[in-house]
Formats: sequence, structure tokens, C-alpha cells
Amino acid sequence: MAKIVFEDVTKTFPTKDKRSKEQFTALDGIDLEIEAGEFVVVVGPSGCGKSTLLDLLGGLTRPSSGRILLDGKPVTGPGLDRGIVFQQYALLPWRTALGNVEFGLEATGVPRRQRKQRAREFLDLVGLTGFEDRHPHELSGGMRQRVAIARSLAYDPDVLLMDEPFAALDAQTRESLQDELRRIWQRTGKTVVFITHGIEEAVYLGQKVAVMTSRPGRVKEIVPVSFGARGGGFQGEDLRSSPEFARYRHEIWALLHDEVARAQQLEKEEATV
Ligand SMILES: Nc1ncnc2c1ncn2[C@@H]1O[C@H](COP(=O)(O)OP(=O)(O)OP(=O)(O)O)[C@@H](O)[C@H]1O
Repeated sequence: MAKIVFEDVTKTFPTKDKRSKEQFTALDGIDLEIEAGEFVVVVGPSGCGKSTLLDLLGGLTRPSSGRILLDGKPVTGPGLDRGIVFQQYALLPWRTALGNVEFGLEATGVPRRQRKQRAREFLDLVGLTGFEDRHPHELSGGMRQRVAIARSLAYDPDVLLMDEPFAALDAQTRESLQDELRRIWQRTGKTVVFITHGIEEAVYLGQKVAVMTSRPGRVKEIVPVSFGARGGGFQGEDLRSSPEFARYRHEIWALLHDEVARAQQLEKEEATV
């Protein structure tokens, strides 16, 4: 059985009009299977339910109907088997980089001395050796996001859930963190579910790219992405400028194009109501 299974998952919310019994459907009949160790990227137009899908998998909300299974068991709440990284760093400002990573370990019952050691190892993994004692305000945006990633990895979750983690960063920092994430994924074998607006980011990172429809969100198509030398030394600019990369980018762009137009139309209609 797959590591993660979405079975006909629907999520509705009450509409703004509290008197109305009508529900707003954010996700409708999501079926998705993710294998252990897979890197799956979810793309879709704004408001199609990407974050809702990740929140459901993180156990932060419950499906209105359908089931989400992790290792064959229904997800009923958050757990240490899943680490979540959001767009905003969500670091504790009064703690150092090391203290923030240790924080992730406190809930796991790792003894204090080992916590420090483990936190150092994970800061090293994300290239932050030498910055252990800095507070978040003394770190750049990219470094803060690295701390957040180290914190999520330190308690060794099987699954890493990432909701546009690099969206707030400048292009160069984003690309270098993409490289780092690929390296970490190859080294640790985690299952990663990653949400982005960026088609290039999706092609660069994903083994599978799930393209969603505009609201209510459904999985429109799953595009398997594989490059000849993937997993080898073929990275960075070589990969981004290859003809295969351009082909995948175009394929996903074409799948998204109509959905984005429809989402914009829906937004306009809502604004005029
Ligand atoms: N708690 C909530 N109550 C009511 N509506 C909600 C709630 N959470 C999300 N929604 C609505 O559900 C829809 C999907 O939201 P979601 O944030 O999952 O989309 P998204 O694809 O992640 O969007 P974006 O790409 O803009 O971040 C949106 O229309 C949003 O307004």
C-alpha cells in the first residue's frame, strides 16, 4: 500500500453568510497516492485548495468526507511522523538557531545533551554551521527558512509537508535552497509533499507533479517527471536549461493555463456579488 492515500476526499467550509446552510466546497473528490520516499509537488491556481490539502494531511483539519491514510491508518490529528514547513518561518524569536531546532526535539523525549548534538547535526545538514548562536532577527530570510527545515527534520518525521516554503525568498536564495532540499531528500529518503505556485520549482523538485483544477480543487493530472541523470550530478543550471526541463515546464504550464483563467474569472464574479 502507498505511504499516503487520499480516498475521495472532500472539504467544505461554511459560507460567510452564517444564516445560509450552503457550504463552500474547497476540495472535491481528491484521490491521490504517494509512495514512501517520493517527492510530490502540488501546483494549482490561487485558491484551489492546495493549503487545505496539506492541512488535512498534517491533521490540522479533518475531511468533510472521504479518508486520508498514512501507512494504512486514518489521519486523525497532527503527529511527529509529519513535519510541516510553512512559507513564514514560524521560528521562536527569543531562541537561537540551535534553540529553535532543539525545540523540535523537546516533544520527542530526546535527552537534553543528545538534543544539542542532534540540533547541531541538522544545522550542519542545512549549511548553518557557525550560525548556531544567532537569533532569528540576526539571520537572513533564507537562513531562517533553513532553520525551519532543520527543525522539521531533526525529530525525524517520515513525511515532510512543505507549503510554499521558498515563496518569500529572492530568486537566488530560492534556487540554492531548492538544491539543498533535493540533496537532503536524496540523502534522507523522506517522503515530501511540496506546494508551490512556481512551475519551474515544481519541475526542478518533483518526481511527480500533481496539477489541480480551479475551485473546487480536484487533481487534474499527475505528471511524472524524470531526467536521464536525475539523482546523479546533473543539477542547477544544467538541469534548468535542458530541453527536457523546458518540455516539462511547457506541459505543466499548458495544464494550468485554463485553470488559472477560470480561477481569475471566479474571483472577478465573486468581487461583483
Ligand atoms: N477555514 C476556512 N474557512 C472558510 N474558507 C476557507 C478556509 N480555509 C480556506 N478556505 C477557502 O478555501 C479555498 C481554498 O483555500 P486554500 O488556502 O487551500 O487555497 P490555495 O490553493 O492554497 O491558495 P493560494 O495558492 O492562494 O495560497 C479558498 O477559497 C479559501 O478562501
